[in-house]
Amino acid sequence: MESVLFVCSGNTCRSVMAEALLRKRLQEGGPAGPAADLAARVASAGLHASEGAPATEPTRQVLRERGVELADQRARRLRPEMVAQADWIVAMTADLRDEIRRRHPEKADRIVTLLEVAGSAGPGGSPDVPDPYGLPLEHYRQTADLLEAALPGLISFLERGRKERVRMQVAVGSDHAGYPLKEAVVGLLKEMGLSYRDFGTTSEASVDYPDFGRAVAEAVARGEYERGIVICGTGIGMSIVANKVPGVRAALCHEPYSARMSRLHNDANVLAMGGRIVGPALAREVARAFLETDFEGGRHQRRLEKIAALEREREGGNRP
Ligand SMILES: O=P(O)(O)OC[C@H]1O[C@@H](O)[C@H](O)[C@@H]1O
Repeated sequence: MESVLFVCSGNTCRSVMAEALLRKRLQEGGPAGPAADLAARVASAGLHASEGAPATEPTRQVLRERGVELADQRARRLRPEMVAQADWIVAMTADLRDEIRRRHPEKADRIVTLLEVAGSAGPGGSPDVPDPYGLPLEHYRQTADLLEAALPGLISFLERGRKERVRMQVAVGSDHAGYPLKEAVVGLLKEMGLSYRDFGTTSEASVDYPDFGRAVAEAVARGEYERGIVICGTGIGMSIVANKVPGVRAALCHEPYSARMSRLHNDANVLAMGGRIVGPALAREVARAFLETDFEGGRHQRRLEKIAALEREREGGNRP
């Protein structure tokens, strides 16, 4: 069962309430079954938390009113290993979600807001759970009400299962040399019933592959698409471009075994192919292997973390 990490700003109000209320609800669901399993996998943190700060008194009081006595709850600042370990990072606001995605582009598709996955909305239709910090107790109660109302939607989102829930969104792009093969790949996506966006090009008139490879890679890195497929003459130029974008792990593959391994071991999120290397039948096999294989995790996760750390160091301007 998938784990969830609630994130707010200080980890003294909203995410603490969300964690406690979700645990309570799951425990009430009974000791056996998936709900009980999930109860052990609910945590919280704050993007700007002051490490070790206790939950605010109104938070404790509002939880007490709902039958939850907080033990020695202490704020934790969101750390990369927490993000790596959680299946879902559930932010309280869209701004928080976007900032966490910016810091962890490798996990962008797993960073969401509570209200978007729960299918509910805040006051006035807002996508955010408002911050009650420093406000009268009544605001804390309203926040807790909003959280409690959103929890059933979150639980069913978590229980629905990844394959069922996500109709994979695929971004595709090519230059002129990859255009005919892109058309074959788009045909496969349609057959597979996957939603996609074609970033172009739209003909065999000569264009520059970096323009199209970059557009696809950046869209994947922003989390707008779960996977990307980029095609030029050899696939080499496209793979070079895509791998320049932090958060993208592009794999140049011309047979299904590599495509499968790129998912199992490398969690590749972009596939590059050469339209002058492979024909449509083989390209479809390669693309299918890439799209149908899940990341294995385990020891490979540790290696991806090292790649992400390298990207962060370079973003910070450090040179070897
Ligand atoms: O069609 P021309 O411009 O000759 O060659 C472009 C291709 O050559 C390589 O750089 C890329 O693979 C690109 O698709």
